[in-house]
Amino acid sequence: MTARTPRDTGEEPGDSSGSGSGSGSGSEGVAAGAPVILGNGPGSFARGVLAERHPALIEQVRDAFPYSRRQHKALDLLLEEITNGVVEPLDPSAQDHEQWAYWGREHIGRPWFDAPFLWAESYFYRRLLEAVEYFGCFGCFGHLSAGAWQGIDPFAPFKRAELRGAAVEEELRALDALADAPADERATALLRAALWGNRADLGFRITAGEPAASEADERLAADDAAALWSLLPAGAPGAPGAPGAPATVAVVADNAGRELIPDLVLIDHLLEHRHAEKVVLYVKPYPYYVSDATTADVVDCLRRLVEAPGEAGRIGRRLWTAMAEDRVEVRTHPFFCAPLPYEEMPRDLRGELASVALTVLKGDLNYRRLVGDRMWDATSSFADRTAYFPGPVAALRILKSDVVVGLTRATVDALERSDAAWRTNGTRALVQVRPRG
Ligand SMILES: O=P(O)(O)OC[C@H]1O[C@](O)(CO)[C@@H](O)[C@@H]1O
Repeated sequence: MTARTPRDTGEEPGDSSGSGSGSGSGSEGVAAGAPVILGNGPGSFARGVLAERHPALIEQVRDAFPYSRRQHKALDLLLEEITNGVVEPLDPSAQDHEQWAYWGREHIGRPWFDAPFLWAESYFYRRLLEAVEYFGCFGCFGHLSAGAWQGIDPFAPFKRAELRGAAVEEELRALDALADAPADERATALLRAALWGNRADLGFRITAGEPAASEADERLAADDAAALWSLLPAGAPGAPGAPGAPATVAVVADNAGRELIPDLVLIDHLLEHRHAEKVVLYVKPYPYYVSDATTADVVDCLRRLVEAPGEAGRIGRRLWTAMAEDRVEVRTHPFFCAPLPYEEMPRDLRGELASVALTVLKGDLNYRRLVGDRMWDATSSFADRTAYFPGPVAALRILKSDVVVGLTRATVDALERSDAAWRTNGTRALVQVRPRG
C-alpha cells in the first residue's frame, strides 16, 4: 500500500469545513439526521457483530494459517482488546498511522463498543491486517521476518474454497441455459443474479449461517430495476455505433467469489449489449470485511470463468479481452476502506463518479456508506439521502444491517408483521436508483 495522506482519503486533519462530521469519523453529534448506529446498543445487531462475529473471525483466521508465535501473540492481544479493552492506535510507524489516529481521535482509548459501528468494524479489519503483518511488521525493524507476510490475504483460504466449491460450479453451468435467451430476459436474470450474489458474504455467514434462497422476487423490498435500465443506452448486441450514447458505467464491487462472478457476468452483458462502452470496476485496495474483492480476487474470478466450459468460459474470455482493450478497467482507492460515508468522498473519486452514466454500488456496506450508517426512518427518501452523490446511482443490496431508507409504508408494515429480523437476516433485497438530480 502506498502511503496516503488524509487528503487522499476524504478527510483532512483540522478541516473545519464539515468534512469528517459523518457517521464514520466520530463526530456523531454534529450532522443533522437520525442517530448514528453505535456498537453499544444492548442486544443490537451492531453489538453482536463486534462481540461475537469479530472474535470468531480472529479464531478462523488464526486456524487458517501457520502463523508465527509473534502473529499469534498479536491476535491474542487484539482479541483481548476488542472484547475487554479500549481501542488502541496503530503502530506509530505504520504508514497510515496518522490517518487512523485522526479518524479515531474520539474513539482511541475508549471501549470499542462505544464507537460508531461503521468506524469500529472498519478499524477492526485494519487492526486484523496489522496483527497478521499484512503490511509488514512495523515493530520488528532489522528482523529478517519483518516483511515475510506482506500481502498474504488472511481471508484468501475462505475465498478460494468458495471459488472452488459446488455452488459456483452450478452457477456457472446455469449460464448455458441463458446464452440464447432474449436480451431482456437475460438482462433481468443477470441483474437478479448480481443482486442475490450479495447473499454470498463470508463475513456474514460467520454467525448468521446460510440465508434461505427461495422466493427471491417476493423478497424484494424495493425494485427500481426498470429505472436502472432506463439510465443506460438501450443497446443492441455486438453492434458498434448502435443506438444510444456511449456510456461508462462504474461498478463498486462488494464481495469476491460468488458475488463477483455474477457481477462480472453482468458487466459482460452491459458491454456485449452496448448498454455501456466501458465499465470501471472499483475494488478494495486491501482485504476488508472478510470477502470484499481486491484486484487479486478479480483475477481469480476471471481465471475461474475462463477455465469453465460453455457460456461461462466464453464470458470469461470476452472479459479478459475487454480488460486488454480497457473496456473493463479495475481501479481502487484508499477511500474504499475508509470508515466514512460516501458523502465525504474525496475530490478525485467524486470527479470520476461524476463523469459516468451510472454508478452501481453493490452490497450492504456500500449501502450503509451511501445513505449514512444511521437509524433512518425506513420510509425516508432514498433520493434525498443520496442527493449529494455526484451522478446517477443504483444500490443493489441484500439487507444485512439495520440501515434502510426509501421503502413504502405498506412494505415496512408488512415486513414488520412477518419477520422481526427482516433488516438484518440477509433474506431481503433491494434495488434502489436515484437518477441524476
Ligand atoms: O458484504 P456486504 O453486503 O457489504 O455486507 C457486509 C455487512 O456484513 C456485516 O459486516 C455484518 O453483517 C455488516 O455489518 C456489513 O454491512
